[in-house]
Amino acid sequence: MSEAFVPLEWRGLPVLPERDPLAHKGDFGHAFVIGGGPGMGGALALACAAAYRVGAGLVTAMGHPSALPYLAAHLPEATWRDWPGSLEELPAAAVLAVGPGLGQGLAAHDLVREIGTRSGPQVWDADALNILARFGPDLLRGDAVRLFTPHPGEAARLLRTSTAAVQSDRATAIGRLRARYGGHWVLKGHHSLLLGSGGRWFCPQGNPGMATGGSGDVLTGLLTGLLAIGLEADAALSLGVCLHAHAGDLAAAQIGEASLLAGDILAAVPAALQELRKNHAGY
Ligand SMILES: NC(=O)C1=CN([C@@H]2O[C@H](COP(=O)(O)OP(=O)(O)OC[C@H]3O[C@@H](n4cnc5c(N)ncnc54)[C@H](OP(=O)(O)O)[C@@H]3O)[C@@H](O)[C@H]2O)[C@@H](O)CC1
Ligand SMILES: Nc1ncnc2c1ncn2[C@@H]1O[C@H](COP(=O)(O)OP(=O)(O)O)[C@@H](O)[C@H]1O
Repeated sequence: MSEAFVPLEWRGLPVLPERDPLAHKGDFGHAFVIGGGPGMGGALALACAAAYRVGAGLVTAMGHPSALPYLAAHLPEATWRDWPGSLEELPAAAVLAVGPGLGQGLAAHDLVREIGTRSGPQVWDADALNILARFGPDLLRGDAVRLFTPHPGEAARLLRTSTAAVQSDRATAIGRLRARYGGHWVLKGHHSLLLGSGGRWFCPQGNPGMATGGSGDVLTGLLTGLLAIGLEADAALSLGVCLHAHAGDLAAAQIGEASLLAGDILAAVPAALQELRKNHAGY
């Protein structure tokens, strides 16, 4: 790609909108996170909690029944729906995330195909990307805002190439992903690359301690929550990726990279948000 990717300035990012004193939870959106197949309820719980942590008014987890204990134990604030089931009852404009721990069974395929026809904002991650890779861009039918969050292995599947080829020229890979599937992209990893409708950026923050199970599920939830509170796609993408990386840096500074868990990144999100707000206020 000829055009350069520019560093995202943490201190220049938008802050979350101020809350009106008369606000109620309906003012902050309703996010639906679809995932949590057998053995992977934790991914769903992490993503739902992250959506709440950036201010979504209500978060509903939709997962395999075996995921329910994870939600009950870790996030009683989330409402719950079992899958399989149709998404027809959801409002057309509902903000959806699909993929964290979804698995790739038949029920997952049906859900992903249905989401491909919907028009509300969507975040695509993990197994939803693997299923998309299998079916190709024809699966994406509805005219929706879509944020895609592949790691290099998922990007390779989407492009039908190898992880090494993606990593050898990440800028070209993310350009090819958008050319093939449309939408807004983050190619995760060291210095994640972002390709939005209004720019090309890389995130200079983050650390290898974040290479730990569930870390990407936290990112998916942050992006979903930011869409739910009404941020437009580029703002949600840039703020979400930098917030995640900065929270990872705060957590690593406290407990070290080797010990870092995805839940530590999640726990550091409020401090990262407070820091961002103080920077804007000029403290
Ligand atoms: N607690 C839970 O419930 C959790 C549930 N989870 C759920 O598990 C499901 C499977 O997801 P997954 O990402 O673990 O498997 P998968 O897509 O095969 O990718 C692995 C391969 O991709 C590559 N690769 C990845 N990153 C790379 C990088 N930075 N840089 C370079 N390469 C990289 C690498 O390929 P290789 O280098 O070996 O060719 C690697 O072997 C999914 O639904 C997810 O949500 C997890 O979120 C964990 C917590
Ligand atoms: N070496 C690294 N430096 C900075 N960030 C990293 C590094 N490795 C992983 N990350 C970040 O951690 C997250 C890992 O996501 P992912 O691979 O999807 O994990 P999981 O599937 O376990 O949730 C991504 O946001 C990625 O950018």
